[in-house]
Amino acid sequence: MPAALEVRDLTRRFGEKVAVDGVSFTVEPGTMTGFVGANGAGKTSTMRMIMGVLARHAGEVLWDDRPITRADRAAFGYMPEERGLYPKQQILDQLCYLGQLRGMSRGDAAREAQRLLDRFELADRGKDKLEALSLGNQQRVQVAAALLHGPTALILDEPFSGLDPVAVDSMVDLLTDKLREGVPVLFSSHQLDLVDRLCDSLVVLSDGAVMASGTASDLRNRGPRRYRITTTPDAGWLREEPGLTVLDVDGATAIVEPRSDLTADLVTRAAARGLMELTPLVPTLADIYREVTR
Ligand SMILES: Nc1ncnc2c1ncn2[C@@H]1O[C@H](COP(=O)(O)OP(=O)(O)OP(=O)(O)O)[C@@H](O)[C@H]1O
Repeated sequence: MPAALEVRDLTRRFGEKVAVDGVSFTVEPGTMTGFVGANGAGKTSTMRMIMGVLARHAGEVLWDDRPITRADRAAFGYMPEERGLYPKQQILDQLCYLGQLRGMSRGDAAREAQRLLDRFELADRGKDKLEALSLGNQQRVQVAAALLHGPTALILDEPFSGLDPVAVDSMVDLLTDKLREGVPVLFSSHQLDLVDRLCDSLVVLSDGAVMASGTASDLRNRGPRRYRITTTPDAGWLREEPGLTVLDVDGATAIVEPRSDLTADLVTRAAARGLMELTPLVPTLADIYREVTR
């Protein structure tokens, strides 16, 4: 049965520095949750605590509504920041070994490893040493290692960094299969455009604390309400209007953010000035990220 992964009040200090400061969020079954934040925000430390490779100083990790166990974690797929595979060993050998470590028979591990290599268009590279591959292809093999044993949850630390767009798409296809099975996926990334395209949910971390979290649609609804207004010949008059902030004017078109709702008065005045367009702008997750970490 699909389960949710939850962290509650997770806290970790390094000396005086509170790297993770009471972090709480849930990764629901079958959802792709993006984990974003500036360098040093605490993403890797949080993921390490989820996986039990870094001790926590407070808080808890729950799987399926109960404290997570070693066996639960062993069934997860984890792609650590430092990556797990050996550069000087053959790819298929390593994948088979890892599969067996996680309880697969050698035959099953070999078959699944080959299937994953096929899907990443690395079918004939299994006998190569990992280091013989380009960095992007090494990354694909690292992801294959996390997927091999049919994981119950995926914790992926920057899985898309360094990948070309085709590699991103093939990885997304594989992850989508897992999502359909109900597997919760948490991945960190600095690529906000990708996060925007892929995520059902988002957790924004800044200085160890959660600044915003929720489903992509909730966050978009909570984001600033902005409109694009076009009035000919010039939209500059909007700068004099009370109750709104003009974010940008480019000739006839302005982007505005009303302090509360857009008033009927304003629309009437715009109509009198040759209103051509009035479009609500849906914030991207990247806009929301910038807003909450400002
Ligand atoms: N082993 C450690 N010893 C001391 N400080 C650490 C250690 N690991 C992390 N930190 C500190 O904890 C903070 C959070 O680091 P972390 O790697 O979790 O952030 P991050 O969000 O993953 O960053 P990045 O995007 O750069 O990978 C940083 O200030 C970092 O320097």
